[in-house]
Amino acid sequence: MSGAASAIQAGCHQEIVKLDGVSFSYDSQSILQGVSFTIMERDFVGLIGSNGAGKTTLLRMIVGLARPQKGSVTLFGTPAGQFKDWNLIGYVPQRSHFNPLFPATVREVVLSGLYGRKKLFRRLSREDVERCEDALAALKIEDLGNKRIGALSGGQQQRVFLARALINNPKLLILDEPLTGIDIETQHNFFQMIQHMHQRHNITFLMVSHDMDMVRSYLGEEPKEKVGKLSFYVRHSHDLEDCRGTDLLHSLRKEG
Ligand SMILES: Nc1ncnc2c1ncn2[C@@H]1O[C@H](COP(=O)(O)OP(=O)(O)OP(=O)(O)O)[C@@H](O)[C@H]1O
Repeated sequence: MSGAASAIQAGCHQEIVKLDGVSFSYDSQSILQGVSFTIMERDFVGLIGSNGAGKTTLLRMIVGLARPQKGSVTLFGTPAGQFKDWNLIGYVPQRSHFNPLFPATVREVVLSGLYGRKKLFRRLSREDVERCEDALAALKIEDLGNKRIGALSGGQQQRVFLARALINNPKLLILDEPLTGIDIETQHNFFQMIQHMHQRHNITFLMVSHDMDMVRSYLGEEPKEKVGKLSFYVRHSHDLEDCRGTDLLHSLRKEG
């Protein structure tokens, strides 16, 4: 392998998330015990486990909404407690946690993803508005921008939440049961779209799903690791030519 190629390859295989001996309890109820797992750049990780196994809790620890009582979480090489580049991580929580009466338009929901927690109440720049329009176009929902989010179908809402998660051009996308409650055809299209992002746009994925057929069809029959009640299925995208940095929204839009 040439020096340049090996340098690119090394750059493609950074540790994105490292869980080391992570334990978590709610009051006296122990949810996770000693979970260790590493997500490498360009992995697609499917996280499977029965109801109540602690999948959402694990995701919440990775996005900084909960802290482990034991063990450590490292994000892009930085301990989670000191991590500040939250725009590198896009998170789509379970749709069942969304209040359908939430009084916001699609455009407002997508814009609320900008730079996460820091700049929520600042004035929007022209670039912010362009990024929002790019995100809407990439997810093919530009005609829904002024609609109220609660008035959309489940599949359309899921696209809105994905657009919100993509607006900062993240390197890691975390999806909590994105396929639940939407019809089979829309599920299939949504899964195709995220596979495309994984293979063509170098995005690293962590996705919780109960749909074993879809998980196995893309990630293989056997989990790479089992930790307690959690199973981690993994597929890595290898193509070297995919390693160049891309602005996901622009390239998705260009491809149509
Ligand atoms: N805020 C909370 N306070 C107390 N217990 C909680 C809280 N959130 C979750 N739990 C409990 O923690 C356990 C793990 O919940 P979690 O949502 O992480 O599981 P899960 O694997 O994502 O489940 P599901 O597949 O049903 O979404 C469950 O028993 C749940 O009742």
